[in-house]
Amino acid sequence: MNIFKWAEVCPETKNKILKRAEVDITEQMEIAKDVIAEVKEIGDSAVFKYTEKFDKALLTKETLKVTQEEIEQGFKNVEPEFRETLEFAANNIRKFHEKQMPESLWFTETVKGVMVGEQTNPISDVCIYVPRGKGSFPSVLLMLAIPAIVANVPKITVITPPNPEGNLDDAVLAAAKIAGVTEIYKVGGIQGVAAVAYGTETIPKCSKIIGPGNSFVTAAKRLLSGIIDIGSPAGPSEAIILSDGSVDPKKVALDFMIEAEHGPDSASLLVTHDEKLAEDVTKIVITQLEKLSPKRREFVQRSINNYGGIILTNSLEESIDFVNEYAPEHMEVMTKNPFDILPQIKNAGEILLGENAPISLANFVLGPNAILPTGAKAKTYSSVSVFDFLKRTSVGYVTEEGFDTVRDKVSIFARKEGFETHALAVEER
Ligand SMILES: NC(=O)c1ccc[n+]([C@@H]2O[C@H](COP(=O)([O-])OP(=O)(O)OC[C@H]3O[C@@H](n4cnc5c(N)ncnc54)[C@H](O)[C@@H]3O)[C@@H](O)[C@H]2O)c1
Ligand SMILES: N[C@H](CO)Cc1c[nH]c[nH+]1
Ligand SMILES: [Zn+2]
Repeated sequence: MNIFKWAEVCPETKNKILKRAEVDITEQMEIAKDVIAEVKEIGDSAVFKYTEKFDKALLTKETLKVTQEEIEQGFKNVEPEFRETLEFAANNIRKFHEKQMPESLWFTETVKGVMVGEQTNPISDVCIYVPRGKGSFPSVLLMLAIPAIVANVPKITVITPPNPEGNLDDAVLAAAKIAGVTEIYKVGGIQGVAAVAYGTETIPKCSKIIGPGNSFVTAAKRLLSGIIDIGSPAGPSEAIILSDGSVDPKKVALDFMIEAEHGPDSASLLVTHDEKLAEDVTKIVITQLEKLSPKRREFVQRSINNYGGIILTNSLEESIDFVNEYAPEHMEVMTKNPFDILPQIKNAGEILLGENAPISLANFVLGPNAILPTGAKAKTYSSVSVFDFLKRTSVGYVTEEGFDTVRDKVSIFARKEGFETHALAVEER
């Protein structure tokens, strides 16, 4: 276990921990450039070529789009218990996002006779990216499709990678049926992002793509950001558990390991000033690793070695400072009085309070969105929400009386800025 006494850590190590896996994707950008150029040029043929190369799946124009029968079959193939769990999660996610919806129109009177406000409309068409590879992500489909539906997006397209047999994940198809999305294409990675950015013979061009992905997906999004809105910066999952040593170390250790199992590029940190807790958690993690499959054990170990570990500070205040500097995607506050800590956390995608809210709850069923900004982007970005699927337009209405009140002010302003026709429009009216 990496244990870093934060006050004594060298600048290079500090930088590596704070930057995590998103530090350098130059290699992926190089690969992405060529794939994108080919998808732009030859459309579906390039999609098939690169899906064969990267996903080992052979697709054709007939099989690229998921049929209604495939969705129904996927739904039937999952156990009834899982269908019920999807329904349970979907209901909570829907409730949370319905509460989040703003008014479609509001007005306020700034000066007598001057009415200003905003009208909110859904984005006309959005592509949802559901990753597949290091995990199966029906939860991601729910987390993206439900707010899009609540926001009334008229056209929702889903892309997600196929397996080598050319099939989608039954669990994702079942989630699609429960969420109510039907337009799904079997493509992911760079070729998927490029396909919806430019449109191909089969795949529609979309205005926006939203959803988490690996470094290839991130590279493609960055390169295509001038062509398509690339949405929230959701990269490799990451988490901080903040503890003062007042909570059972077993619970701390269990939760510390959660997000590390996403992959070697994920980051999981325990931040504490309690040395005894650091020692206890280290021992428990070693025992817990034995319970994992070889794949997940390797991911947890590599993730902790690469970008994770325990940050040992000198005080709770210093721990909080670290959290705000790191700006984690997920975080748990496992302290004696978590509600006292809440207002002090300024930068985090999600804050879970107390010892009964492990990150897994929020990943799947709690209701808030689990697609969150990674790589310190929580300093300026928020979690995915209905606002990712909406846009606001300012509206103004002025009565004659209102116009008389503002006329001179506008004239003065326009003349000061040197805009003559702006001034004449109010002076000669
Ligand atoms: N931030 C969030 O909210 C959130 C939520 C869920 C998952 N995640 C993250 O999303 C990521 C999902 O990654 P994933 O790999 O499982 O699925 P993915 O769909 O992002 O990537 C799989 C695709 O990558 C492409 N690919 C793989 N190797 C390639 C190569 N060598 N060259 C070119 N393309 C290649 C393939 O086309 C493949 O279909 C993880 O890092 C996970 O931590 C983040
Ligand atoms: N932790 C992910 C977001 O970073 C969400 C997720 C889905 N499945 C498992 N985890
Ligand atoms: Zn997770």
